[in-house]
Amino acid sequence: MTSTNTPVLKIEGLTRRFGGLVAVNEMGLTVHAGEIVGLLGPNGSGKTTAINLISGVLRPDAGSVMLGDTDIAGWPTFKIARLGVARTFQLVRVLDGMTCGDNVRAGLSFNHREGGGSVEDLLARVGLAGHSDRPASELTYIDRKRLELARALALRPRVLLLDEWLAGLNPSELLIGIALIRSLKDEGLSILMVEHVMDAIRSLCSRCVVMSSGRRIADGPTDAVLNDPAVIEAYLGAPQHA
Ligand SMILES: Nc1ncnc2c1ncn2[C@@H]1O[C@H](COP(=O)(O)OP(=O)(O)OP(=O)(O)O)[C@@H](O)[C@H]1O
Repeated sequence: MTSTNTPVLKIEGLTRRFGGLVAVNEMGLTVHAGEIVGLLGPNGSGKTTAINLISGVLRPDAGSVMLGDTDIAGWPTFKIARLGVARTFQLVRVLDGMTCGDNVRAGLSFNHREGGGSVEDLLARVGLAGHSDRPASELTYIDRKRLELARALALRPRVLLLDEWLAGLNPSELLIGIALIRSLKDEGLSILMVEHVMDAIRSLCSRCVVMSSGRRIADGPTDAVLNDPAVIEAYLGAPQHA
């Protein structure tokens, strides 16, 4: 499916301070229906804080977060999830004491929208078909990531927020992970992904937004953004992930 010009998510003037530090500073970005937007920037530039503000984990000090026609800025997490904003976490979060199926059921319990799909369908969609009764604690790292993704998909998201979902995967797993994310886009999902893996960004993201010190310093087609001197300088001037 191709992207349209309909904004699914539109952020304007988003600001969050921690004491004297402005972690997110009048940030703006738009995700259109059916596109993958990359949210890039050096370590500490405010990407995860931005995701936390969109998903309700943190309350903004200022700004709007429009999901369709609704400003969800400052809403509690569960309400935002019910409206169809799903996310994964930088440090993968699954419920280890439960089976894979129950992890997905936990996601489905938040789905107040029509047609989230069955537990088996959701597990199959991420490559975990037949694992419903398996304890989550037995899963490998990539399978834990898949399970977290299945739980997010159970919300039948209008927008999916991925916070470094590909981090920590080995080269062959990375190819699988990229193909999985591409399959979600092909289903028409709208995705905002924080990512440092450049191959993934190049192959998945039609557009990228770059943050530096809380501010947006670039926003445009991926190739143009990655060749922008201000972006190159922001990356070279700061320590990077391995
Ligand atoms: N709860 C908090 N309290 C105080 N400062 C915070 C808090 N969360 C984030 N920060 C600070 O806000 C800034 C932005 O952090 P954030 O985690 O959003 O960056 P990031 O771009 O996601 O970095 P990384 O790529 O390393 O994950 C950093 O200086 C960080 O130390």
